[in-house]
Amino acid sequence: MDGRIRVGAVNYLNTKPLIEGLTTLAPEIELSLDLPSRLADRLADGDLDVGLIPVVEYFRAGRYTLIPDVSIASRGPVLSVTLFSRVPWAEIQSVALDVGSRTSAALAQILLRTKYGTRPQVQSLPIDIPADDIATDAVLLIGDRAMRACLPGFAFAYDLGQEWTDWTGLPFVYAVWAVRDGVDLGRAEGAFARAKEYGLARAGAIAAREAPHLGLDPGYCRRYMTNIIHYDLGPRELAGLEQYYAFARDLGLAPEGVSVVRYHRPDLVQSR
Ligand SMILES: C=C(O[C@@H]1C=C(C(=O)O)C=C[C@H]1O)C(=O)O
Repeated sequence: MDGRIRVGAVNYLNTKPLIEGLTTLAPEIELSLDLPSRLADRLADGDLDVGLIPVVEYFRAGRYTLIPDVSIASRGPVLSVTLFSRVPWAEIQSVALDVGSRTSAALAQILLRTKYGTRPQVQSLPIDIPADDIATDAVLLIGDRAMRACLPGFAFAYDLGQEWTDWTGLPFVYAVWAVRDGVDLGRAEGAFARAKEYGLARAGAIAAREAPHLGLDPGYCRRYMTNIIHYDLGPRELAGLEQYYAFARDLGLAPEGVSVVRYHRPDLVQSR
């Protein structure tokens, strides 16, 4: 490596606090923004050294390590992962899944199959297709597009964060900073956790700046980042991650035998 660290992050509002100060804190970081699913593919291709990737892709790869203490998680409603449906859960026979998603796409299938006992047909919803045009019973949207979506043609709008926590009593983790095998982060190691503190302290300014681009209310954006999304990866989030892995594995959506918590520098992780 030439000293640069190629980092890819999600391009949604929920990620802004994690990247606000990142390249100031670690100038060797070269940051690019992409859809969660594409970040996972780019990390696998060796095009990134670190990616904020969907947790299910971290399970699937089996060889990445985690940056401690940072995630994108919810402890109840998430507001930006919504299954819009024309019919109640148990009657859903076809579903279109946001192509940007991998974690929530698998979560929707876990809820449908394991919690509600259905086996719907699954298809992908491309990013440029308006969700209103889809003929399936249900459609999963994530990120900024989910926050804006109204979809009056769908009678139900299920919040998957809420569904998960009502069901399991645990937080739900959507994404983690995953480090590709063989990458040495050197001095940039601590920047990810420091950037989280830096960004959260500026949530109001981030909301005021980003809200007009999103067509959302600034106060709503602020509370989404400070009260709805949680950015820690503590014992409760890890318990949620373990439970999600078990469900995903049982449905063949993740491989067998994955050890869920593999820290990048276990020697730097205290009290675990
Ligand atoms: C909570 C969210 O988390 C995102 C959901 C992801 C997924 O479903 O694969 C991946 C990354 C997260 O940024 C969201 O974007 O709404």
